Amino acid sequence: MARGRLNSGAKAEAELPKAKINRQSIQNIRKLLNYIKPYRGKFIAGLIFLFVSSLVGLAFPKILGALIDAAQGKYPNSYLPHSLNAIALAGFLLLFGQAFVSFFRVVWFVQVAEKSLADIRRDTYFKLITLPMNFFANRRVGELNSRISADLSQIQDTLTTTFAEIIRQLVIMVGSVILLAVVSIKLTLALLAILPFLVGFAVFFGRYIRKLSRQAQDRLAESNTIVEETLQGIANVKAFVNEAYEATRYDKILRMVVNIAVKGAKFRGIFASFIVFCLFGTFVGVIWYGSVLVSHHEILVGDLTTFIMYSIFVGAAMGTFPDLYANLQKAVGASERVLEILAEQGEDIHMVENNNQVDQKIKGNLAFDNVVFAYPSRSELTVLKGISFDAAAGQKVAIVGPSGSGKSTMASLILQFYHPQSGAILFDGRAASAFSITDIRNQVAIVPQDVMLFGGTISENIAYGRLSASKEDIIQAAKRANAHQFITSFPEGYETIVGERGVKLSGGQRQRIAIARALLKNPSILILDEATSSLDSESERLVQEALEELMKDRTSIIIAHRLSTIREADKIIVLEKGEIIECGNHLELISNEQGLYRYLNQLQFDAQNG
Ligand SMILES: Nc1ncnc2c1ncn2[C@@H]1O[C@H](COP(=O)(O)OP(=O)(O)OP(=O)(O)O)[C@@H](O)[C@H]1O
Repeated sequence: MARGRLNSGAKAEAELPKAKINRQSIQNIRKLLNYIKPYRGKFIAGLIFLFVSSLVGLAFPKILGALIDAAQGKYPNSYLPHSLNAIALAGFLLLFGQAFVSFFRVVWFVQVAEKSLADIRRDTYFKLITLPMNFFANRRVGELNSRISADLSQIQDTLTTTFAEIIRQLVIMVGSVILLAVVSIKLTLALLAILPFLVGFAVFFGRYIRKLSRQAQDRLAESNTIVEETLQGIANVKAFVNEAYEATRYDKILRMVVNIAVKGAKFRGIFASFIVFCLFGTFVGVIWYGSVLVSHHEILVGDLTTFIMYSIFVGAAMGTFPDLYANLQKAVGASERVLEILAEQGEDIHMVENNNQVDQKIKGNLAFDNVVFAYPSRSELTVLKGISFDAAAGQKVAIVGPSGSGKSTMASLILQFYHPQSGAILFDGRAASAFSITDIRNQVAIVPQDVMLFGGTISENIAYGRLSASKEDIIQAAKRANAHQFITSFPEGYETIVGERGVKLSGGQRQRIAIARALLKNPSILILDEATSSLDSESERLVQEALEELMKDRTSIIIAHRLSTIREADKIIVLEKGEIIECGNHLELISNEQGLYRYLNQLQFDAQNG
């Protein structure tokens, strides 16, 4: 178990919250334990070996005691051989046995835990990525990430270490107390009267110190956030000449870290003194009392040695229980959070890799029929207030409107990320609910504003549109998307790594990759979320050309920011505050002198012409 260190400088590990252990939580744990079922043979064998190795461990103090007695020519134990060397040999044999058993128990436990944890991780991840968008709206990526990493690691830790340790310490403690009593009832009672108090106090004190150390770590993590933020936004820091401000902010938090760490150090000092004096003092007392008994010939020296060792075992076992229990509580909390995800209702998605087969074909007719929608996370704000329009197969329909009017929301609804509270979205005249989500998404493609590329090659990124695409298909799509030329200008061509750790592509290049991706997908309905940031005119031309190619022969819904690009659209929908306030083609709309479209057009025209 890694103990938190004060001001360690290491990345602060978030302390997982503990949960109460009650009937409900035990049931929860049992649900997770189902994941062990496939490996139960090894698990049970591991448990038996663990039990055996703990029991064997209990024999050593006895053997040591017997050795010391044998050195003085005394053989009080009839079950042990009456020769010093033979006793030593028995000790070695036991050791060998224990080493053998320990090896298998460790290997088996780790195998079971790793395999079942991988199963849980896999299921949790599958579940996560099939959950509806709304689930993600309410949670931060970091939090979800930590469920897969920290929470599951805690469960893993518990399965591999804590669980085994609890059993081992229990066996050792109960066994030691029994064997102590056999050696000397008096000494045992004396020990049991003092030890629990001392151990309890030490644990309580230890916890307080750990709380301080956690505070220090939290502050340290905060200070790291400052470093991270400022380095990421270094251009902003410099542009606003805020170096001094940031330095002061960092310094302030560092001082706090030091203060807490220093306070913690004092308590650590007291703790160390306490351990030295009281806990070790108890053992000195026990040895003293034991020696008195030896001098009165009440017990043998070997018995005293055995006794001392067992008392150390008992003390150590007592000391580990609170930690083990806390770990168990954390694991319970972690399993609750993981089970929460596993219990969520996922979208009905066909999870078949490489299979984008469409059962129900959509020709491309799209209609919104009086669609009313509010995001579930903000139900008081109606974002779309009765939207109705239709787009015939092959038409270009543009949606324009001020920021926040609901354009992207309409795109999300077409993709079935969310569902309207009332009204319906129709594909080829049939309600979206008549189609499977997979069928709809397989036939709708989106070229988003900000194209996200995955870490991998350009080729793989294009193939994301259709995983089964051949090399030729990919190149063909890239050519049609005006991307082939820039791709082949890289030394590694289509095998160039992009994404976070790869080559950085320009905005226009990324868009053309996204267009190639969409071309490969060959959807009936295309959603274009036009980038707000403008490209330079050459790049703009290449992207525009590629888009024209992409829009050919399919229904296109264009969320337009630059009105110049949608003059040719069959229909332009002007959205304001979630309502359609104008609808028509460019000429019709521009002729409405009081209209928002004409006004927005004028604004952009003025902006362009300075
Ligand atoms: N996931 C979400 N959860 C809650 N509210 C949201 C969510 N996404 C958008 N909204 C809200 O819905 C309204 C419409 O947003 P939407 O993104 O559709 O507007 P937009 O017209 O696309 O704007 P822009 O042109 O700036 O992209 C806004 O008030 C926004 O705050």
